[in-house]
Amino acid sequence: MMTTNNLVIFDTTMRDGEQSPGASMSRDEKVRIGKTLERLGVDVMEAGFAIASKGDFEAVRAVASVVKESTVCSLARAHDKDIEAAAEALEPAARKRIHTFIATSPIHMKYKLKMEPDQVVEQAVAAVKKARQYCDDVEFSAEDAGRSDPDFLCRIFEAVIAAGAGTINIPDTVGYALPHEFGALVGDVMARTANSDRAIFSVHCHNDLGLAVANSLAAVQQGARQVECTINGLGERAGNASLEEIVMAMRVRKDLMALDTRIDTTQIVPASRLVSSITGFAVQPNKAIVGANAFAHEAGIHQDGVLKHRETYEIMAAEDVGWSANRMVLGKHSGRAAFKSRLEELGIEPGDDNDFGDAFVRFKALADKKHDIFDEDLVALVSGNESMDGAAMFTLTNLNVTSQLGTNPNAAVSLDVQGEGVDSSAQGDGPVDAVFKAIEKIAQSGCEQKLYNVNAITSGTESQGEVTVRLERAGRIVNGVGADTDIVVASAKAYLHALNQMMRPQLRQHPQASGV
Ligand SMILES: CC(=O)SCCNC(=O)CCNC(=O)[C@H](O)C(C)(C)COP(=O)(O)OP(=O)(O)OC[C@H]1O[C@@H](n2cnc3c(N)ncnc32)[C@H](O)[C@@H]1OP(=O)(O)O
Ligand SMILES: CC(C)C(=O)C(=O)O
Repeated sequence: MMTTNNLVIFDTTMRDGEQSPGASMSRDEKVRIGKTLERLGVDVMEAGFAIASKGDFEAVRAVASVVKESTVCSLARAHDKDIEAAAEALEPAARKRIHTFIATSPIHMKYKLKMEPDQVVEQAVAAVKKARQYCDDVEFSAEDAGRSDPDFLCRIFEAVIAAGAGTINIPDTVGYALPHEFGALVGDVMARTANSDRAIFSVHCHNDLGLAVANSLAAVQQGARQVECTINGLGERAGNASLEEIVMAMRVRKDLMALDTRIDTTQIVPASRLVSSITGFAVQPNKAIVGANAFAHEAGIHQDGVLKHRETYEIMAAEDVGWSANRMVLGKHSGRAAFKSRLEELGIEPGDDNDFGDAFVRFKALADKKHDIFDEDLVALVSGNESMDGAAMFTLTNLNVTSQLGTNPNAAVSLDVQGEGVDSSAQGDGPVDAVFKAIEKIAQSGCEQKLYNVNAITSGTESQGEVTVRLERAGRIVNGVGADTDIVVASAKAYLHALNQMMRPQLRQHPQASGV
């Protein structure tokens, strides 16, 4: 069997990732992702499925035209027309691979392909031979290998290696396998396939049971030397093995898996953000490596440990994966060590033991009432002026929006500005835009709106809508949140919430305080 000290990272964000409902990517978006993956250092990127549509054909071709360092690949069924389309789309690539596949499990062969196993072997061999006419680098995948007969896998792999496949992929297509079982399958098939040393064995695991990464690593320990994965674990159904988790597991546990990858890990977070913004799939805060909380500590005991010696609670450094720093979040679980450290960072003298102790008691009381403790809250707290917490410069007193088909909506807004009633009105491209413009006529904040997001808190047309507005001014970013059954009112509240925070005394912005 062919074993090396390198693990080939095969990214399929633009193919299997794109099969995630709602994650469709345009040609230009794929070009942006392709360039980012090249910077990240992936060995192979699967840019699409050329036969799927004219748009995907053009996307594969466009990625193949711009990416020079990584191999660009297209998927193709075991059909001549698929392979011809893949070959044509990949024609401009500096390095190219055709990836052809056919299912090998009894259930897929019988019900989906309606083919006998002998026919499947024959068609796989023909496909690999056809692909080799266009390119030297051909990968063969046995779809649903995780539920296939190992003897049949050995037979088909032997045949496609003889036909010229250089990479043999063993997918757990439906995410059914358990790690020890999948590792054993890969080890067994590699050991019993004739001429396995002429191919690199690869795995492609799905996350239906949340085991895609564990299964991939189990296979690597048994000799697999290519892992197929995606940024943020994007992919069909519950997704694929996530690239960032595979790569960082290899790095952090080098003691158990002494393999190298070409990945520049500092590019992981930028790649994650790009994929998230293009697909509109938010990264959950607790997602390993790339979630906003992956390097954040709120618990006092942890914060104390990290302040004394970072490795007490961190197995890797935030900076190594592309964050600017780890993050201490002050909240009700925080202790004196983190509280004192933040005061010192803010240049605030904590005072003698009594003053500091009193401030800490006030901090805990505030944290019980408030989710987010801002630096401004700490200043207010230490100066004894806690009223700053609730002080709002602008309060909504009335809102009237008129909207008629064919005309621009108009918003009339009344605000209480530090005790004085002020009215204004404005037209906008939509009712929310009109409201924001009317508020800005009064506030004149000079803020730039960076995000507008609406979530339904409950289901049904009468549900509460929760709006988030992110504003930026002179590099300072604040988030405002507002909820109401009327989405326009919720938007006004969110905008004013953000504005009121922006108007508070400005202090140092903590790195990544606004999350991903
Ligand atoms: C596990 C995976 O992720 S596999 C990749 C899945 N990705 C996709 O399917 C996305 C792109 N797919 C598509 O755009 C379309 O399905 C196409 C263009 C490939 C095919 O479209 P259609 O010709 O309309 O076929 P349709 O999708 O309805 O059915 C698939 C056909 O391919 C056959 N087929 C499926 N896999 C393979 C294969 N690996 N090799 C050969 N034939 C196959 C099926 O048996 C079925 O054949 P039938 O029409 O004779 O019953
Ligand atoms: C085409 C193959 C590799 C696949 O996507 C799967 O089996 O999940």
